[in-house]
Amino acid sequence: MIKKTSIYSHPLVHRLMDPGVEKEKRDDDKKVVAEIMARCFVPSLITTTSWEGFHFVGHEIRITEAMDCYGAVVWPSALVLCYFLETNVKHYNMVDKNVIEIGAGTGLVSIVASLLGAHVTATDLPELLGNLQYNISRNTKMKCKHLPQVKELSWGIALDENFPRSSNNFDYILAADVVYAHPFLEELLITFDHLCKETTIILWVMKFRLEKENKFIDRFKELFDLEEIYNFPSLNIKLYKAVKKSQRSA
Ligand SMILES: C[S@@+](CC[C@H](N)C(=O)[O-])C[C@H]1O[C@@H](n2cnc3c(N)ncnc32)[C@H](O)[C@@H]1O
Repeated sequence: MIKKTSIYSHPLVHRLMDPGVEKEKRDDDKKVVAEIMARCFVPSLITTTSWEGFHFVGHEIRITEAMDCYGAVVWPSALVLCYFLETNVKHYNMVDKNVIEIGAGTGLVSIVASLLGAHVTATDLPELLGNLQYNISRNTKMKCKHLPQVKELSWGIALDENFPRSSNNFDYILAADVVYAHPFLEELLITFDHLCKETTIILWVMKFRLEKENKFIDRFKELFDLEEIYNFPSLNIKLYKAVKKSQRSA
């Protein structure tokens, strides 16, 4: 038995919504946000394992969560990115594309990109990889054209050894909610830069919480051309597309 939830009853969204946003702005994005959250369900029976369910790309995806760290729950930015990938296949076709996700957390975005046909490498800190691998295997085995890989990527650390520039050939870099009050923002920027080639497209969903985030955007714009694609004022979430500044305009 499953129970559908609305976005506004989703505990994470409820916690993160900004009460200061004007009603008109909230109403503008309410429809899309409601569509996104209609993809979520939770077990109606209390079970020993904690998981959340999602419907994307015609599949039921079950994500096991652990409440003990940032990467162990699905954040609303991840839902926004999954929805975007699923509903924009014409412009952002994932079939046979080389995709890397940074800060993959529970793996939902990587799973959706894999179900859409991409060749995915899902990355995060070492302590997250067990749960990430579990969710990815459980939801992609026998369902995907290319079996996704799970790999450690601690921002700014051993990039040349683990992801040599010469062999990086990513069509897309995906990132959901990787900018917040952590001390590795400069390392995050270095990582984006390291993984990104001239032809790579970054699809990045950002939840704005503090002034720090605006500063990061300014730093990011020094290296990348940034385009806002989606804006959900009621959630303080924006989806960006970015490409590396060409040598001439840098
Ligand atoms: C807010 S969570 C978002 C998780 C997932 N993308 C989502 O939206 O559900 C931030 C993610 O960044 C990862 N992270 C934080 N600091 C990191 C670092 N220094 N190197 C690599 N990943 C890091 C966390 O482990 C976590 O998975």
